[in-house]
Amino acid sequence: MASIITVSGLTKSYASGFQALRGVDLEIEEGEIFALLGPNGAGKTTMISIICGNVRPTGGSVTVAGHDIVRDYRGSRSAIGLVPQELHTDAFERVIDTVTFSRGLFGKPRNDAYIEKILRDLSLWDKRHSKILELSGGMKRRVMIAKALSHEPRVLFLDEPTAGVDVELRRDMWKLIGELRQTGVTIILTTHYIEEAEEMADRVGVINRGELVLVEEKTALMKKLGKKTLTIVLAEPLSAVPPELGEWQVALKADGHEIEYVFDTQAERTGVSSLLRKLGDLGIGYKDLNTEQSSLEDIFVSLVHREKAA
Ligand SMILES: Nc1ncnc2c1ncn2[C@@H]1O[C@H](COP(=O)(O)OP(=O)(O)OP(=O)(O)O)[C@@H](O)[C@H]1O
Repeated sequence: MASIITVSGLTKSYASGFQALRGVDLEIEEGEIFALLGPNGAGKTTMISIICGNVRPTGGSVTVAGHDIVRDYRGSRSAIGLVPQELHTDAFERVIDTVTFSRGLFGKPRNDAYIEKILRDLSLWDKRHSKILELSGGMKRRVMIAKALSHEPRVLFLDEPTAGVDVELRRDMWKLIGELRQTGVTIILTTHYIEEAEEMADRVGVINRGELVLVEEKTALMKKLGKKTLTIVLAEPLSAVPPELGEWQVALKADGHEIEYVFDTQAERTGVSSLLRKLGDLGIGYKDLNTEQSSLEDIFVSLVHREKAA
């Protein structure tokens, strides 16, 4: 697939001398959902702000839809819709007016049919004449997305799209973002909720202390770095782990009814078959076996930890 954003050797030092980005290279493919993860202060907002032209880079280059963000700011900016974390819009304005006005800011000719389409897509059409202050928090977020889409951008940035919203609304947003992707728009989101990246992203980038420490397809990442947990449901409960199972470091769970064994899926020998053989030798019967893949969250935590240790 073709790249829509190319980031090369991007660096940023703030006036304080703090180096927020240390040579980031990244290609974003057209049509994908890319999740940028990182602990607080990692440089996510700095990177997005540079790509959107709100912060000047110190070094390196970025192009958006073929436009250099510094030399051709207008060209690159018009390809981008940005949904900031804070909801700032005039509370007394009506939904349809604020969205129509946003389009005008980009110098795009009026297009009522298009505005109607995005308002309908975002389930805002019935609320088009409501004042922003009359809307629920979830609806306000939708208005911010409608504003960001008003000038028909090819890339949509969502900065922490579900920060501080309840679980139901978060699921709604995920569904909505999934639907937006069907329209062909490329989506880049930053998030603290790893579950969000796990649920939606095609690819994941992890940024830590100004460096992009990993970019990978989500499914490949989970396979590659993931651990699996094998749960063995015992025929009879055990009161303690038999010493003969010491080398597998298993844990007893569910009041002694289950043995849990964590293994590395990439290891040459996972230890699963030898463990099962050993159970047979010891006369420990089992009724069921199941395995569970570790979550992206486990992977992320161990990755950032490893970086810290290094
Ligand atoms: N204007 C500024 N002047 C000096 N330092 C800054 C400035 N803006 C950001 N920083 C620093 O740069 C680092 C990266 O900040 P940034 O906001 O990009 O992180 P982030 O990954 O978005 O974090 P968060 O998840 O907390 O939003 C932080 O250490 C921050 O304190």
